[in-house]
Order: sequence, then structure tokens, then C-alpha cells
Amino acid sequence: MSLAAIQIQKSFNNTQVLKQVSLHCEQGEIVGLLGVNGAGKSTLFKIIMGLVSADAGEVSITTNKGKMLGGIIEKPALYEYLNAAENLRAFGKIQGAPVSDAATTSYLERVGLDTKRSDRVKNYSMGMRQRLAIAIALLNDPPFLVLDEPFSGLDPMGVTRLRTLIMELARERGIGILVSSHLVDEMIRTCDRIYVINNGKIIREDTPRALVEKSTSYYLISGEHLERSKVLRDNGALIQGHTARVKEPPKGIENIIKDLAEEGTKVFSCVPETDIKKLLDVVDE
Ligand SMILES: Nc1ncnc2c1ncn2[C@@H]1O[C@H](COP(=O)(O)OP(=O)(O)OP(=O)(O)O)[C@@H](O)[C@H]1O
Repeated sequence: MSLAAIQIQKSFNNTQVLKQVSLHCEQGEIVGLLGVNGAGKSTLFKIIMGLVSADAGEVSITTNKGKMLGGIIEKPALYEYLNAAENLRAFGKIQGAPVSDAATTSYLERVGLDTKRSDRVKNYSMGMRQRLAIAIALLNDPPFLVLDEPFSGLDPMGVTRLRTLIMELARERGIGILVSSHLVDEMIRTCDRIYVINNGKIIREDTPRALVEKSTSYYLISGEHLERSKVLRDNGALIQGHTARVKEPPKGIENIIKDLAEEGTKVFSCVPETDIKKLLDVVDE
């Protein structure tokens, strides 16, 4: 089973916002669409969801399932004055597939929401809303999910939990997930494959590893007694407390980590300092 957008074109008021955009997502795969504000992510997802029509191109979903696609575009739309179970039942009715009490509980459990909670969703945090919206999108078990900027507005804990949920849905349930974001770090951590969109055009398709390499010049290394490290000094690192900012040398960051281990410096983490502009600049050259 696969989902594909093929050569999609779209203009608003004579301005082309999608230029021959093609992408695909297979079952169980998490595919990212990474781009800055206004790049065309939401428009493409709306076209894939059938909410907006394309001027040219086609969306193809090969599946034998009844409901092919579930999704959240922009902010999750929920009935504020209903509780979570009532929301699921209301959306089930709209989708023409009434949800039993047992199924309601199972959908809430699947997205990690408290099945006992009975107050209206008006009181819910952004993270809880996203989860409930995903439960609604999962009604009738579509093989594909489209999530537009699901991480926006979440606190760091909410981001981690949502990422875990997305990964579980893909790995354990085989759902193909298309997810958009303007955050390189989030895409790198979450996705199997990433498309970069700029000015309505897909300008690259990469693995997370390749994107880290292309979007990163500096790494933040956390560890113990970094100020005593000769390796960091020799590599011109800027050290502040337990953190050192170091430029990746031509021989690769992994060699600095290896040298630090040999030197006896304890390292807790090494995180790339990603910059989306580096991905866009390369193409502008
Ligand atoms: N209905 C519309 N009418 C006119 N212009 C539109 C419409 N919808 C989107 N656009 C324009 O299309 C371009 C792409 O917008 P889109 O919302 O797809 O970008 P995005 O990458 O999702 O951005 P963001 O991350 O800010 O949501 C923007 O210039 C936007 O102003």
C-alpha cells in the first residue's frame, strides 16, 4: 500500500504555491515534509486530504481499506463542550461508522489518553488535543495519516510523547505517516525519510543522517570536566559549564567523540546544532 502525490501544481491568485510537487509514503513509513513558513506544506496536505483541489497532478492511494486516509490539518478541530469519548463518538457518526463504548476506550488507550477523564476537551492541553485529534483520525483504521505541524504549540515533554506515539503507530500498526514541520531537529528525530520544500518546490529528499550532515556545522557536546579536555581545546571548542560547542572537523564529529573517550572525558550527549537555512542556501547557490 502506498500514498503518492504526483506532479501537483497549485496557484492562488496567479501565484504558484506548489510547483510539480511529488512525494510518496509507504506503509509503516514516517515521511517528513520540512519547510519554512509559507513553503506550501499545508496546501499540499490539504490537497492530499482532498480539502483543496490541485490545478494539475494527482494524489494516488493504493489500498484495499475503506477509509484510506486520516489527518489533522492546522489546529485540531474538536467539539470543545464534549468530552473525549463524546468527541470520538460524534466524529464516528460523521464518518458514518458509529463507535461502540469499548472501541472508544481502545482508541483513547491507543493514543495514551486517560480513559477515565470525563470533563470537556475545552480544559485539555495542546498535547492532549493533538492526541485526541489523532485518535479521531485513526477512526476506522486508515492505513495512512497526514499530520500538519503536529509539534507546534507543544512543550518539550509533549513533543517527546507525541514523537513516541507517531513512531509506535508506524512501527506497531504499520501506518504510513506524512508529517510536516519547520523544525529540522524534530524531523530528523522522527522521520525515516524527509522531503525539503521551499517556495512550493521539493528541493531535496534525504535520510535523517544526510540532513544532519547538510544542516549542521556545530555540535553541542555535554559532559564532565570538559574544561580539562585537550581534545576539545585542540578543536577550538567554546566551553561553558558542562557544554562545549565545537565545529565539526573534516574528519567527522565521530572522531572527536572517539578521541574524547580515549582521553577519558565523560560525554553525556552530542547534539547537532541544525539550521534549516543551510538546507535552503545550498540550492540557491
Ligand atoms: N486560500 C489561499 N488563498 C491565497 N493564498 C493562499 C491560500 N492558502 C495558502 N496560500 C498561500 O500559499 C502559500 C503557501 O502556504 P501554506 O499554508 O501551504 O504554507 P506552509 O508551508 O504550510 O506554511 P506554514 O508553516 O506557515 O503553515 C503562502 O504564500 C500562502 O499565503
